[in-house]
Amino acid sequence: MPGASDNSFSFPILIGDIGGTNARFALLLDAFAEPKQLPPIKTGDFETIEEALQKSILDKTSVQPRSAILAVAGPIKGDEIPLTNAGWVIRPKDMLTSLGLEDVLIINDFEAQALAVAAPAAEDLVQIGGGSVRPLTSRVVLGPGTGLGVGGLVFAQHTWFPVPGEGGHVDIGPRTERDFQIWPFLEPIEGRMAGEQILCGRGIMNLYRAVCAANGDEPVMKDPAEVTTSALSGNDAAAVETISLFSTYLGRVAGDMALIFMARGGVFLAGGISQKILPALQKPEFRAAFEDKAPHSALMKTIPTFAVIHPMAALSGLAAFARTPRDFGVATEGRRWRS
Ligand SMILES: Nc1ncnc2c1ncn2[C@@H]1O[C@H](COP(=O)(O)OP(=O)(O)OP(=O)(O)O)[C@@H](O)[C@H]1O
Repeated sequence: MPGASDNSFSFPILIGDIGGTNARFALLLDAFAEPKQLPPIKTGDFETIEEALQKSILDKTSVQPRSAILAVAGPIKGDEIPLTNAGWVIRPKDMLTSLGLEDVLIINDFEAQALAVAAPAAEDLVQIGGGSVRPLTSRVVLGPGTGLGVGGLVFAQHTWFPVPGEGGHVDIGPRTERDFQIWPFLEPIEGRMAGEQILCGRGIMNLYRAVCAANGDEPVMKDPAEVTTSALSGNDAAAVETISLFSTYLGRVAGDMALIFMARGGVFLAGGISQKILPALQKPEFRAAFEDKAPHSALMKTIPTFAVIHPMAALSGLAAFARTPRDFGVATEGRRWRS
């Protein structure tokens, strides 16, 4: 391909983070310029990604990108990539021709979130509880949004390796007496409770309805924003309990992920919901559940947990990678298409 060696990309580079609900894009003109952020769009407003990119970006700028690096919610296999939780199917070969690109790389959205926490700016984080970052050690990102994304970041050979996975689908079980009252009313997926049945937008509703059912009440709230707003203002007991339990369960799963990766570099909460319920996550439940990992509670107290408050964290991770791909061990096999 003209102008690009195997592990670099020709500028201008279009970077994009395509979630189940929202898609965010930016243009990188060169390795030194700040990314030029474009207004976020709703995936549901466009039939295809080509239409979204053409109408919302390319028609509004004179810059013609030569490369695209996109992070998508879902596994990347083959030349057709259906987006988990959204209606689009990404066909990189079609993107090369219809958008006039030379190079397209597709990675997992939580790989991009992981890239963003290799060197996060202090002002983009809020620490929850104690512990401190041990430099150049593994990190984990968890993001409750449309689904529950999980990504690891491992440091070896002077390189940060993002580790994509489907960690949001681990089993989650009841522990306390109250959990055992609520659990029978939670809607399972094919007979089991996966983390993503609770720790995401629709999971908030699942949990809220189960709390109401356990209390013998009719649920009155219609969407996750209503539940979190009522919980934060403290004016509805079921909503308050829902978000308190949500914080506990998120702490449990975050602690499990920290143990798996030995994440002495920290656990980072990304995703739209973490920012929206930050005051609830700063209450004792999240951190207490995170540390409650006998026989490793002493270890857990040393591991810091953060909410990522950068509004476009995945894009900042993609920008860091696009500028200096050699610092990151991002696998491109089977995920890069060139004209
Ligand atoms: N105030 C709120 N409180 C809780 N949940 C909310 C709130 N507002 C929106 N949501 C839920 O957050 C989810 C969208 O999360 P996010 O903004 O992270 O989107 P996304 O990037 O498309 O998600 P993902 O990357 O997980 O696919 C939706 O399920 C939505 O119902």
